[in-house]
Amino acid sequence: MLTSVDGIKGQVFDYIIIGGGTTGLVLVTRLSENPSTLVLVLEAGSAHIDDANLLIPQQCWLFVGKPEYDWSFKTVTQRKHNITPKTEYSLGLGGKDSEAVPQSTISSGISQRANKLKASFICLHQHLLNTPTAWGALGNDGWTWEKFQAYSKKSERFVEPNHNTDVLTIMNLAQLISRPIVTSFPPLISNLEADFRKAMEAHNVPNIQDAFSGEIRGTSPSLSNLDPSTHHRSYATNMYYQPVAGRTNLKVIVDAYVTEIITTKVNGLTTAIGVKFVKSDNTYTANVAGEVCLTAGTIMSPKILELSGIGDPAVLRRAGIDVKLDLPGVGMNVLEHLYTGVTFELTDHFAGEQEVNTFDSLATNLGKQKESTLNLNTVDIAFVALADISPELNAKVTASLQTEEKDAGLAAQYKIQAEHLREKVPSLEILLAPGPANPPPQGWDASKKHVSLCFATNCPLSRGTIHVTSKDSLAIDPHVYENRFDLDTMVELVKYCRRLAQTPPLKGEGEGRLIEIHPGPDCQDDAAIAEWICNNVNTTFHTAGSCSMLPKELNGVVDPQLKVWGTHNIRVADLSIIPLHVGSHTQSVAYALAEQGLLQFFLKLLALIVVLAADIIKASHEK
Ligand SMILES: Cc1cc2nc3c(=O)[nH]c(=O)nc-3n(C[C@H](O)[C@H](O)[C@H](O)COP(=O)(O)OP(=O)(O)OC[C@H]3O[C@@H](n4cnc5c(N)ncnc54)[C@H](O)[C@@H]3O)c2cc1C
Repeated sequence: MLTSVDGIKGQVFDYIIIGGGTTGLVLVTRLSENPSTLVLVLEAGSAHIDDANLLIPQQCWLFVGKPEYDWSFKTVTQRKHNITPKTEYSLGLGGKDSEAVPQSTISSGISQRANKLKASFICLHQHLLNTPTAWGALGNDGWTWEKFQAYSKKSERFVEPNHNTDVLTIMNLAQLISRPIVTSFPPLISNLEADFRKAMEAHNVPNIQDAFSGEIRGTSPSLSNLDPSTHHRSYATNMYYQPVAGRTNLKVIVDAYVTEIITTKVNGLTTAIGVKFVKSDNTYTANVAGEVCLTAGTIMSPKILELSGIGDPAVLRRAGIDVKLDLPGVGMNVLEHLYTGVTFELTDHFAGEQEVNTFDSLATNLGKQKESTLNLNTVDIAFVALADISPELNAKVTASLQTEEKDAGLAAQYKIQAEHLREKVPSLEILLAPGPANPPPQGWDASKKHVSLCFATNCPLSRGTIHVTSKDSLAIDPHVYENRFDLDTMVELVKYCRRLAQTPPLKGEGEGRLIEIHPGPDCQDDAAIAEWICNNVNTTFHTAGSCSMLPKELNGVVDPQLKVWGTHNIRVADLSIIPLHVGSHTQSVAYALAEQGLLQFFLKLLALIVVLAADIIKASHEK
């Protein structure tokens, strides 16, 4: 239940969860199932329960950048690696200073600042079987595809739509039953889905029969976390938290900004005894006897660890923070899916008998749309391998990954990435978006219709960093295109999408129905395409990796039980623990992750509380 600071006075919690977003709310819902377990959630944003701005997809764009919903993080200005050395460029959105909110603080939870943005993108995705298995191979015992798939089924429930069933393939979805998050297909689709699928087939990219088998190379309709009966978004707040909000052992304080985990040493291990947070300009402490778990997202979880003195000593000292635990992996290995797209004006507004639906009308009329228009969403998505779009580049990249890498952690990851490239494991994503990928260069003419072939690089070679630079400031540096092959891959994707647009039946009749407006016909050689990409690439908000689950000697932050190395009772259970990026979107990964993380809690809790309580008492007597 929502409570005030007074409501937790004198209490000592079994669990304190920092961040009530996607993973946080799953965790607390499950942890508080036992009425004798006292759980506290501290969430920086406001509650926004039943807020239509969050529930209605696309409407949320009205609230981007508003502090009550959005953290509005900025990256540091990115260097134009390997293009024009030493120049700097902005990341995305047409040349603003430093762009790209890399992410996930915009989330789901009771949370606030983040939520609404995610309300706009409601794609849930099938998972790629190689990824959890690769996490296991990096030294994380117990992480396998089979286990991960089982946990993912614990979170999602498919509701068959009563529309568009001629276009949509209802695959093996019956397996998704009676779980919290409702998944379905959006009520409004572009009606170009079948043409896109056939064009991909013409390029030897198959249609997928069962996208939930883990084999995702090919095109298939992706689910949305959308309830077809209400047209509302189905997410952690309304599907996990709200049904259990009345539990008296579950306390939630919103507008509570966590600044530090308070620790002491017990038997040489860093041990959390409380959490410091700020609410209405006052600072408070919540006490814990069991565990503190960070689910503050990929950007804020490393920040909170560093503010608590856990991280690379050099980073901490520079920021004026006392070192409590030397853990250099904190804030390293930051992974991101980057996207952009080739935008076309659609000259024929019909696909057969059906009108093509696009987002164009939303550009000038947002907020006055019918609910169905606000539910328009991309459906068909193709996941392909680099070898599918450029065998030559695939060979070059694979060879480069076999050369010696100084950093042992990265070397281990590159070894797996090279295997995936050789085995044609999908690392790229292509979709037909019913609208411009970026604002149209000549301004928006809403009487016209646009579609884009958007693409994303899902398994980047570059690695970013997120570190505090003082007690109040954070440097988010995704190191975009630091590895030149990430940019070369995007150049090949532009060329591939152009070929796709000329492929029947997507091309249309005669001269074709797709006139390229962005980057446009003048942008032809590789250097020009690369330049254009650098100015138009965007975050997908799928940032991960900043507290990677890896062995400590490989620069890891958490062990396979999600416990921070060198600590007694501090865990991280959000997307930041992903050590090698997933080939699909991240939201359903976050749900499965939280469900799986939970198992680790239950296994350890009893033993932990007993040991911890004894050790804390002992330590206090020794002082
Ligand atoms: C705009 C946008 C669109 C997206 N679209 C999609 C999509 O279509 N499909 C998809 O699969 N994924 C999508 N994602 C990604 C997906 O939402 C994230 O991967 C997922 O929510 C990550 O979950 P998390 O629990 O790690 O973090 P979050 O859900 O971000 O939760 C972190 C929570 O911690 C809180 N917090 C942070 N710092 C503090 C602090 N100091 N004190 C207290 N609380 C704190 C935040 O306010 C937030 O509520 C999108 C993300 C964004 C931002």
